[in-house]
Amino acid sequence: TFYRRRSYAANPRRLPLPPGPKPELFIGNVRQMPRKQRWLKFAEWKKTYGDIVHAQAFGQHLVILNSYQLASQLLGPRALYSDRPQFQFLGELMGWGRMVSLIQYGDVWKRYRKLIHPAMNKTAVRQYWPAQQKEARVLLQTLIDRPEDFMKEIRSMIGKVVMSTVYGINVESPENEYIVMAEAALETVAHVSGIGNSLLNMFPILKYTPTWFPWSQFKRNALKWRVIAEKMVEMPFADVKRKMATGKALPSFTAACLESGDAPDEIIKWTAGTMYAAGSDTTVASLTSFILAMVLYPEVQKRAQAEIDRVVGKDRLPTFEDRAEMPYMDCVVKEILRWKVVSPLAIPHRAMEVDYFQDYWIPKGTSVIPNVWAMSQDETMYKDPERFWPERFEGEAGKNIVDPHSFVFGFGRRVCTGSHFADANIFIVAASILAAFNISKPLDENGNEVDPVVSFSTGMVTHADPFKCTIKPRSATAISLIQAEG
Ligand code: HEM
Repeated sequence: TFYRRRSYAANPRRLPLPPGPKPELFIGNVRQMPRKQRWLKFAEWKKTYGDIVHAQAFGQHLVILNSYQLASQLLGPRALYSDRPQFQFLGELMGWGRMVSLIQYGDVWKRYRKLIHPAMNKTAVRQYWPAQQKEARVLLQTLIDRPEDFMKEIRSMIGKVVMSTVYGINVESPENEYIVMAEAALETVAHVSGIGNSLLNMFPILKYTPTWFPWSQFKRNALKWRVIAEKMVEMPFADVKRKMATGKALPSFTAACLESGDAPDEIIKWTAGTMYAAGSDTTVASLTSFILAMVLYPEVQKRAQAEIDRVVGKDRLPTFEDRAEMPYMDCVVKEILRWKVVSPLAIPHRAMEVDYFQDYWIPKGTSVIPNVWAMSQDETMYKDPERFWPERFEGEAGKNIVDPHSFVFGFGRRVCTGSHFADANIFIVAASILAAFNISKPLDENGNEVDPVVSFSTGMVTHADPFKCTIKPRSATAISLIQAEG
């Protein structure tokens, strides 16, 4: 009777769970979920079980949403799915649970979002345009000198943009201590294993394993990495405070929050810290995919350059004001976001209460995972989805095609707060590079073009693995324009 009552309380309407692969005792479906590029397996399950799939990992219910329509219906406007699952390893032990993106739904999260909204909404992000444009042009100079380092230079440029807008810190070199610390912190996240996290979620008591215990390497690592995360958040914040005290602080998100006095330091510090963590790697990944797309699809590159030449001419570089006249570049930006989504499984949401959806039971506490990758490759939405083809968004017909902005940045109340900032960065960098350079396949030792190797990393954010290409100034005029900027 006890169990029947308990299960009745958990599932009063007695409806079934969504369909899914058969779980094994204790571990659930863990062995069926590959460690790498799990989104591919989830998309495969779509073929067998449909758009909504149930799985389990160590007793934790997972619901995978493989279609855009379902994800926007379920995770859309209601607050019910605005929580995050607990990340015992990354969140609790490594301390990342204080980030905006991972913190549980509640008052602290609301205060974070309240700080971010006025600074990052569609109109507010225009204040960052000058910084974004400036750094895009500095990038062009480095591409003249070191085209083969394009990946490193793009990373360094995004680091500078985020540091200057969030903290008012002018970064002179990639060896800058704040950048080094932030990159080191991001690197630690790549070591976090999803399975280890699920195991710790099932046995949170393991968190209290003493560090001298033979099998406690995981805890020693977590605590070491926690120090790096705290430094990433603390150091630039302390820099702003120091400069404000002497009247030397440059305008920035952090300085504005501190001046307004609307929130305690701890809230401001973690909000600002999240911006680097959430905003740099993602934008870098998008821009690297853009370069790859230009190598593989020269016809797109030519059309985009023709549009830029028509609107901008040859005696200046593109600006944000030109964007309204560049419908094709707008389609290119959409296709960059869709073609190789950088956050293929977004960040899971958590059901705060029991729910019923399409006559399926979604137990309280379920982790709901939007398979953004499957949405981006959905043939019912995008014909020939593997092809980089901005034309799909063009003209009247293009208006009926789902704009990738509506899913690559996630859903509902937890939707990405940096989408307008990211979109602006992608536009200005892509347009500036295309205005000044031709991008093509790399050459072998005999001077023949070869196909670049195309493969992508795994993880919360996925990147193109290092590849080679040729990046050459389009003309002597382009070179002088870039140098004149310097
Ligand atoms: C191409 C670039 C980017 C992509 C694809 C991206 C994608 C995402 C996704 C999928 C989520 C999870 C949404 C959900 O839970 O439904 C997210 C959350 C978030 N993003 Fe982004 N993002 C990008 C750039 C940025 C930038 C530039 C910033 C800030 C400067 C930023 C700040 C955040 C924050 C703070 C969250 C957490 C929101 C919350 O949990 O309440 N992101 N992003």
